[in-house]
Amino acid sequence: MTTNAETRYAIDPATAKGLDTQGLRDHFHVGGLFAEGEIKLVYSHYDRLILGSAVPGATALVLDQTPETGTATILERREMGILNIGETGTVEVGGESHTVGKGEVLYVGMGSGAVTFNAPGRYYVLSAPAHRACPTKLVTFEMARHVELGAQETSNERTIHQFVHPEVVESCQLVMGYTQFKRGSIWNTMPCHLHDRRMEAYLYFDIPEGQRVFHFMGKPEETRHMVIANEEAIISPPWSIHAGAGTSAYTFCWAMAGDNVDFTDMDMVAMEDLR
Ligand SMILES: O=C[C@H](O)[C@@H](O)CC(=O)C(=O)O
Ligand SMILES: [Zn+2]
Repeated sequence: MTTNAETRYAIDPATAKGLDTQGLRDHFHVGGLFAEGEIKLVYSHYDRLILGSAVPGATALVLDQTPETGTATILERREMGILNIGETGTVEVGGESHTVGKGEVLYVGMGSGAVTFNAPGRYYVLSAPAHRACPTKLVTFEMARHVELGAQETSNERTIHQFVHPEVVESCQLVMGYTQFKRGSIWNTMPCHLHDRRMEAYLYFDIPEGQRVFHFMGKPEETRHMVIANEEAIISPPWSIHAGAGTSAYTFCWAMAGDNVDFTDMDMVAMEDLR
């Protein structure tokens, strides 16, 4: 079975700063994911991260070959992280069936073969190039690392749940998890940071009906924003800040790929340097 991905090329900050709203969205915003009965993939040239969704309906969905990777199977030289944002479902890979509950992550190692997604899960799929096979492992909420950050006074009180992280599960370059907010807090990743050696992708979900998240990107001295609806994603270039403020609380899945797997390797941006 073959699944085509939409390709997004990597562009530099000098080009990006000249883009209008639609131009920014064409490069960095990903809409139309989570279509029932379909696998939807976007192949980004930033660190060659693939992001997408699989929402099986009456029949299971199989992710096997993607022409964009030029390999016999998508995982031949790649690893994968799968976050279920829907009801508990099973994912079959490498001859084993894994029950993945809402908010749980299945890490799938390089060379695992085809991945079969079963209803009623609603799966967010991430894949990065890998250089060795790490064991496939289900990461439950309890197994993840939970980091408390922010404060009520700055409207950024939140918990960072780290699922694919060196202290939780071994991976080659994928690091991923999601962030949840305390009541009344709406700001993620502010104060903001850069990590030019790693790109990042965000999926915003659990945004209540009629609410939106304003996602901020760009070089610190040249910021832009995009308005994000529920279950839409953002490709964050390595040179860009990545932060957001919601008109309500929300959850977002962050994922990184690049030169290291050190979550804390960030260059903080001083508030007075933002423009
Ligand atoms: O490099 C790390 C990523 O930007 C996110 O993990 C940040 C985040 O989830 C947050 O501050 O809320
Ligand atoms: Zn970051």
